[in-house]
Amino acid sequence: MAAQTENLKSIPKDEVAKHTKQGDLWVIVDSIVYDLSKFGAMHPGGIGVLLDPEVAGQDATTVFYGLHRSEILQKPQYQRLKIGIVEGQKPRIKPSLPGDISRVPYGEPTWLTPEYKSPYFKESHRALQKAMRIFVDELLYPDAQACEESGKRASKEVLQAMAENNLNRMRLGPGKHLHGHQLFGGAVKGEEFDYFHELVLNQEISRINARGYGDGLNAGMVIGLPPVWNFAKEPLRSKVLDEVFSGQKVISLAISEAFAGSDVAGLRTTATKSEDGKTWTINGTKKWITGGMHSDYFTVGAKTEGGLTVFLVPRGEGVETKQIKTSYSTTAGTAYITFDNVKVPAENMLGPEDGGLLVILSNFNHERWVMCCASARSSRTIVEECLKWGAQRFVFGKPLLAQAVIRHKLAAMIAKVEATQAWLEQITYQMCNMSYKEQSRNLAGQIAFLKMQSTRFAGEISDDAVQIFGGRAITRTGMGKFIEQFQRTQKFDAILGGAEDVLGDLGVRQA
Ligand code: HEM
Repeated sequence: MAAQTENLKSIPKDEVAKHTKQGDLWVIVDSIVYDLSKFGAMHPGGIGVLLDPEVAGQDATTVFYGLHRSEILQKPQYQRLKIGIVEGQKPRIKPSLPGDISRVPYGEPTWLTPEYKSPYFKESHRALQKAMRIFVDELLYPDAQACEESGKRASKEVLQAMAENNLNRMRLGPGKHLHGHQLFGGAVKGEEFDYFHELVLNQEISRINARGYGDGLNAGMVIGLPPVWNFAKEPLRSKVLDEVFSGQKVISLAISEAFAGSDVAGLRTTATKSEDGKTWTINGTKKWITGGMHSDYFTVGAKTEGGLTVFLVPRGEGVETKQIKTSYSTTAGTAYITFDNVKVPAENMLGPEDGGLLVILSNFNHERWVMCCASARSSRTIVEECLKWGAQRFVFGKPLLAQAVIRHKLAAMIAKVEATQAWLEQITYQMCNMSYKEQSRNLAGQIAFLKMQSTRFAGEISDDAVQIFGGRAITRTGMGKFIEQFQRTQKFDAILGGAEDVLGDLGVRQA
């Protein structure tokens, strides 16, 4: 960016002031002179606003930033509009570059803010964070924004890069499956990968600000693969793990039905064993299956004679998926699935016959904790957006932040985001120091409460942000686009992986 301004010629302010008409129109934004003579007619905000005597030929920095996201001026198509720099001036606004840390107060968790210390994060967490941030800024974010809009699945380039960097493996959490593997070009050794590395990964991915895309991006794997990992027999286990980690195949978890959500005992999909015990026949339906449209494998919960059993069902004869249109984008691949006399070999049973409840429940804590990581980070982005908007937007001749009512809202929002992150880090520390069994015994309640609280806070933060952004909070493009996305999609976290009330109740019962 610096190089781009260095090559610009110096133009006296008086010279800029001479170009004020349609077809001959210059404006200044942050010391850069833009020639809008041709662009004016195509300007999404119309030509009229640009011909205003306080804009045409003038320094329009304040009015510009009150109406546009700063990233607009970094778009390649607008670079040709830059014709010079005002004599004796220097741009004051530093565009953010891929990998940059936000300097907006509370825009980053304290451990990433240079002035603060943390007992939890070591060099390898910081190295992974740096690598992930560049990966997200350069590759994931543009793809996410495009697919969230088009409804299409993540690009091949992204899926391949995820596999190459071993991101799919890392998303299952620490364990032997990471040992001996180069993670993100060596940013962290597989053997030292812990839950704080995973927290970094989850929180960096959430910065794409595209909830449907995030869920479509193998979130189904995070919940669908663990039953295979923990309960499948060889050689099926290794085969499926390799296929999914390498990005060749996609898997999702198919439990919920139109008939039953949190009440897994009420499922109606059935599995019947053949007389020789070699084959199972599955019949029934599944609903709200994230990533189901993209999946080659489904981890399916079905009723068997003595209870519930889990099976790995490959896409094939008798399996059909239909897209469900939810409040977020179809890029998530949310599916309604029908199983019509689907035959699977007995080897595809995951865990014991009639022992499926344990198979399903065994991954709930991890799944919920992943969602807490994402919810906390997405809420923080909303706080950052509100702080920036509050400084940029002028009302009644003053920045929005000069209004006590706005500061009051921000105070509550900041406190909620900071409290959630602190609790999340504290629980993550416990996870790092407990076996999986101990985690199930001691942390199920804590994680349930954390998820309940993060999503309630997210709802409150969303409501406040909507009030701060006004009409822009319900507009998909422009200044409020992240707020619009958040207020439309934050409820997914409050429902998926256990509804708020169910989780609160679980925590109290455990206590
Ligand atoms: C310097 C070059 C400029 C570029 C490249 C530019 C580009 C854009 C773009 C892309 C949008 C659509 C934003 C969206 O996605 O909602 C927009 C909207 C708008 N622009 Fe500009 N613009 C420029 C300068 C200005 C200036 C100097 C003004 C001063 C009044 C202005 C006033 C507006 C208005 C009023 C809107 C509509 C905003 C809304 O719907 O909320 N623009 N501009």
